[in-house]
Amino acid sequence: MDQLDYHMELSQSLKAMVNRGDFPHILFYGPSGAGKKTRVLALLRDIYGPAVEKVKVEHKQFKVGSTTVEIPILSSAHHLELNPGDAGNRDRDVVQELIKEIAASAPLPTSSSGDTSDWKPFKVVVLNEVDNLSKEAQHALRRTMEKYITTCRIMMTCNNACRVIAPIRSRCLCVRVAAPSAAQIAAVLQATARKEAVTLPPLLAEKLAAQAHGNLRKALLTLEAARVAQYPFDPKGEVRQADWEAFIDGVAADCVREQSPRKLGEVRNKLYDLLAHCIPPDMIMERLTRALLVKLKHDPPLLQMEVLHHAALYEVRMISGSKAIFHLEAFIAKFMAVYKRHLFTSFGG
Ligand SMILES: Nc1ncnc2c1ncn2[C@@H]1O[C@H](COP(=O)(O)OP(=O)(O)OP(=O)(O)O)[C@@H](O)[C@H]1O
Repeated sequence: MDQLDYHMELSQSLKAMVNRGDFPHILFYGPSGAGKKTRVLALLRDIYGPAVEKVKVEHKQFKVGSTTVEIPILSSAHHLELNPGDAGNRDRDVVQELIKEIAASAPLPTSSSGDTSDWKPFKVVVLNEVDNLSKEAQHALRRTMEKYITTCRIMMTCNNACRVIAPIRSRCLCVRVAAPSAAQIAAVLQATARKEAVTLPPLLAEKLAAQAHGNLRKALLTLEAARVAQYPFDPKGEVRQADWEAFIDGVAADCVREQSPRKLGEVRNKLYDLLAHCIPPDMIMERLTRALLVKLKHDPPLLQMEVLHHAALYEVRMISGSKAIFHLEAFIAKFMAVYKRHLFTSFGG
């Protein structure tokens, strides 16, 4: 925990808590790439020592009724990490079975010599992206959490705490990991570059940090890609956009250029393309909205507000629905209708 570069106060409070010997279930929430999982791992290292780093990945099978669900699990002698959302609509059964299983087996002494002075009477289950769990799975998790509190602690991570049911939130210590500021990201980039013996011009570090919008992972990956594309870096170097971002900007340009059923069909194929390349729908929606607003920057603010309103509406529907493509396409259709109406009223038929 001491080596984490930012949010030092948060690190110190978490460290003080685990040093007292026991801690409650914890829910880490905050935007993508803010450092939630890194904090969970650092915390585990502080609790159990280096043994938590000896991990193995296994594909565990769960028998649910007549079907078998298989999900990847990362485990050490003291903890277990998984993304229960991987189980799809069987997430409820997987959550219950798994925690029951881990709670039933006795925790190991933390030192390899068998010394039990720092022995912890519980194991830790790390559940990632709990906000993607169905409501039934979340209720099952809540019941299981209460039942096995003596033998297991649960650390959860999620992007959006509002999508986690209140009974879970009230049974956990909720820890907000805020997105690092641009200056903090630039400092981490410089520290990483030093460790990799790469000279990073300060201006480029600032540009990468500003473009990452608080996502440290994005900033680190863009730096890595820039290092491969061109090194030594140009001190005033432009930061190359990721391909998927440039692609979405193209989609936004299409929507502003022509509003017709034919264009909508073309855009739909492009959206399918993005989803097929594993770009998460919420990232598509966010980038698309940003790109559309850039295109509308010289248009009346009321039009921009209307577009933003519809983006928020279709995003909520996308989160609560199951087929993202329907809602992305509906947003595009709505945008085309709103923009076409604006063109008619401004310039006539
Ligand atoms: N304090 C830190 N100092 C340096 N690098 C860090 C720090 N915290 C996180 N990172 C790096 O930032 C990246 C993102 O961190 P992490 O995976 O923990 O984010 P996250 O919030 O769990 O993201 P997501 O919600 O998308 O899974 C990782 O590459 C990690 O190594």
